[in-house]
Amino acid sequence: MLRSTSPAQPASDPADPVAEPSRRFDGRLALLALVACLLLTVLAWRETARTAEDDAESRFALRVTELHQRLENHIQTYVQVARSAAALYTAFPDVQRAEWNRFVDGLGLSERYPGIQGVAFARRVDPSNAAAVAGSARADGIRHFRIWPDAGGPERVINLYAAPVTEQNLRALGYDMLSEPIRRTAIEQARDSGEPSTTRAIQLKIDEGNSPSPAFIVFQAVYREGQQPRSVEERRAAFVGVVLTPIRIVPMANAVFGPGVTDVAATLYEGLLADADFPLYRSRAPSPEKPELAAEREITFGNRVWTVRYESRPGFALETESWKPPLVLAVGLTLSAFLSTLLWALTATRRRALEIAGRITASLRRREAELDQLFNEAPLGIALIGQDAKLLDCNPAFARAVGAPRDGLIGLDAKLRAQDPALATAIDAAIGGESVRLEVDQLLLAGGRHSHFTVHLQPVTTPDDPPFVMAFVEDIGDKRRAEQHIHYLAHYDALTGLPNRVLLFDRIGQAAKQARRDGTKVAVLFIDLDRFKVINDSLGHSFGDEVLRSVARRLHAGLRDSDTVGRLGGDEFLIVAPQLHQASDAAAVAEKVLLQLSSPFAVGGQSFVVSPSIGISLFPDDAEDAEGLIRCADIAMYNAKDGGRNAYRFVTREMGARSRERLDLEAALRRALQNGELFIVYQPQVRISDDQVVGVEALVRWRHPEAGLIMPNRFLPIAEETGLVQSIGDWVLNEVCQQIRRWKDHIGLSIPVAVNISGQQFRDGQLPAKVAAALDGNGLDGRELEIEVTEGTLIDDIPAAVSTLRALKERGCLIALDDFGTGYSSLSYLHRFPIDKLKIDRSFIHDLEQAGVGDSIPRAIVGLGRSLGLSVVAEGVETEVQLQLLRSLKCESFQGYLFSRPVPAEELEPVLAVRAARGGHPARVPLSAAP
Ligand SMILES: Nc1nc2c(ncn2[C@@H]2O[C@@H]3COP(=O)(O)O[C@H]4[C@@H](O)[C@H](n5cnc6c(=O)[nH]c(N)nc65)O[C@@H]4COP(=O)(O)O[C@H]3[C@H]2O)c(=O)[nH]1
Repeated sequence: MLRSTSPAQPASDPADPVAEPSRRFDGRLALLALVACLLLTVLAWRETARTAEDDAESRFALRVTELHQRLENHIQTYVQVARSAAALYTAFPDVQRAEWNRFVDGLGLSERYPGIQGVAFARRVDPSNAAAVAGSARADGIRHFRIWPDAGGPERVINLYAAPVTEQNLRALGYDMLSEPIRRTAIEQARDSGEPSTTRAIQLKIDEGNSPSPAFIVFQAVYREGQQPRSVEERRAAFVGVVLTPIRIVPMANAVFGPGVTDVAATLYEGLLADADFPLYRSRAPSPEKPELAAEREITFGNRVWTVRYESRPGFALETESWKPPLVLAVGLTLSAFLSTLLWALTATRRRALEIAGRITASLRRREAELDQLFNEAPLGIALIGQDAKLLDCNPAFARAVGAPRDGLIGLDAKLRAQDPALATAIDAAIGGESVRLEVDQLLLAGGRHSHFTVHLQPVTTPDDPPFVMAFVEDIGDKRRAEQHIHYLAHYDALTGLPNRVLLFDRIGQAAKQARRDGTKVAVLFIDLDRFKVINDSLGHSFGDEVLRSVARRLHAGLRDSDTVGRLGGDEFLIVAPQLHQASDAAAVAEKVLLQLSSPFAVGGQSFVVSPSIGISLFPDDAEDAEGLIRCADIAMYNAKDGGRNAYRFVTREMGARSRERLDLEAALRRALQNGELFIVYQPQVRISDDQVVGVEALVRWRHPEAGLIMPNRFLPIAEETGLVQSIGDWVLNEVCQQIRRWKDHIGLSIPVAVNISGQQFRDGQLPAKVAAALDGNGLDGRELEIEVTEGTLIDDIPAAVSTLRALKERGCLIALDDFGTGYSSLSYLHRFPIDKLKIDRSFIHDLEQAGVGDSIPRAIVGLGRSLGLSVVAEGVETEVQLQLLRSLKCESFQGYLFSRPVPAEELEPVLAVRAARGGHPARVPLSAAP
């Protein structure tokens, strides 16, 4: 429901700078989130990297421990072989070579102990016993057995048994182990300790001559049967020999670090790493790259220390979780970007939502305020009527229309106050949910002013408020009046209030219909006021208007109620007289009109007579429709005018023919200019005192190809009606100026030539320019041209006329006032016009000889001209009597058949030539020569 609201807050502009900080805040928040996420990512990445590193190290240590343990076990197993063999010999001191061989073969050395070249027994031999030992060996099948080297110490330890029986092992038989210091040291350690003893890395005797391969020999002392010596002395005393196992390091180590171990490389050094010059063994070729992980372990067996260096291989890293840190970093970065973008999008979306909500709210407020403003300022009366028909609210326009204060209206029962029962019914219908529109001639509530109103009742239902009815009240009184006025203007003449052409047509149509039904006649009377143009032109339009109103009143007063008087325009009136029985009834109406208008009119303090020319046509005799009837009456009217005015005529067939002829003339005139059918004749003006030619008047003529010569009085009115008079006038002006030029050139003409200027030509504002152009175009002075205008032309718009005449005068032209005395011009205006000459109309000259009329007007005009310093020319002088009278009146000059008819230029030229040459009397031009 409409109600007052506070002014609307302006909506926040999307480009409002206030919104900018919040947009920046969104960006900063997202950036903060991004930085935090990146920090977390870096932390997680570093933690994962550290864990992965720890994990790799643990795994490496474990792996190293495992491999090292395996190596230790492996070596112990190898050492154990020497122990087992020693145990065999201890258990069976008489063991034979063959049994030794079988025992060793049973160990399966090549499969189970790769690197052990054999298991041998070297026996302690006194030098004295050496030959027997050798002989026994040879007897045992070793045919080439010999003890070597030859030089030996007091005690020898001779290699007696060596299995498996291979060529290499056989070659080592007979070798005195003590002959070589490294072996001897190891043997002595084994003897003294009772524990396995090993040599340092050496090259085996059996390998001598072959490619070097590092090896070592494990010795296990064997003591005399059944003895368990406890001290070194006892051991030395009980010592019978040693079991030795030569072991090649590479195969042995390969069994542990062979191709199956790909993740870790192992390098064996003898002794401590710091002391080692070169490695005994490498499981992998050395790599130029630094290993990621490395560890060193020592291994002790016999009396030896070896160091093993373990290094992680590139493959090791793959097995660790080293992929985790980059993954964590990648995921972290992605999540950071995603989360910060998401946060930015969410905050931006939220901000935008808030902005939109703000805008919508502002827009709603604005709309509410606009509605409120509309309600209060609307020119349309708006009221809200509740379900109980009481007025809930109304706007000032409604209160104005009702004519009561707004506060006093609210709460009133609209139905009770409605004056029109239809309005009360409409309110009921609207309360019932119906949309109602009605027009009333009073207002909704009592107390209002009377006018035409439209009331539109529109039921309204809203979700929030109870239903109500909106009443829109519009005062259409003005509109109605305007419509009536438009209707009036469309059908009535604004000046006289009489029916116009449209309504007249309608009335004629209705009358004709009626006449057809009852067999009666309808008369149409076309009335034209004689000489009204003169009245209008000379006394002014407002005067003319008043005359027309007076005529209208008289026409209306004199007719029956059933008759219709209308105005067609200008001074043309029409009377429609229905239900006539014969033509004489129409004649009676015409007579009545003549009578009505016969008494003088008094307008503006002046009294004068207006005579009508009336044309009559009858339905159904002359035409069947309004247009035809009016046309016929018009023709008849022209006939009445031609017949002497102040008369009426019934239309006849002959009249129709003449009318058609006039139409033909109009069409022919349009072509006349192009076809060169117009031409000009010139009539001289003569000074009365000495018969001197003092001027020439140019007069237009039309030679029709069929009709022959047509005079201007016949075709100029048609030219004026059709507007052709403008182009005819232009043509005449130029033609005359050209002729003046020719006369000047031929005969030295020095008198002015007068040109008639029509009213239309004078008023169109172009005349001074056209005259100037024609003069300039022919190299003429202004004074060589005289402009002839009628009184009526000037009186129409005096200030404009004065200005045009002044412009012509400035160019040097002479001005003559034509037909002077025929109009009703106020002589008081005359002095305002810059004119040079007055021309007395020929009707006054004609009247000079008429009995009873006299010379009063020519005399007055001559007197007026003299007092104003103007020359006076009398027109239409045909007789010597007229000339004498004019002379006696001291009229200056004359123009007329008496001296010369208007003649072609070439005919006039000799007359003018004489005048120019002699300055004396020209010869009179014969009357017969004039057209
Ligand atoms: N009965 C009689 N008549 C005489 C005598 N002497 C001259 N007239 C005629 O009197 C008229 C004088 O011209 P207006 O008064 O200017 O009256 C002129 C003038 O108003 C108009 N007119 C003629 N030529 C032109 C023209 O080129 N332009 C315009 N706008 N009007 C013209 O037509 C009117 C009639 O011209 P016109 O027929 O040529 O008639 C001429 C002329 O032939 C005479 O002794 N007895």
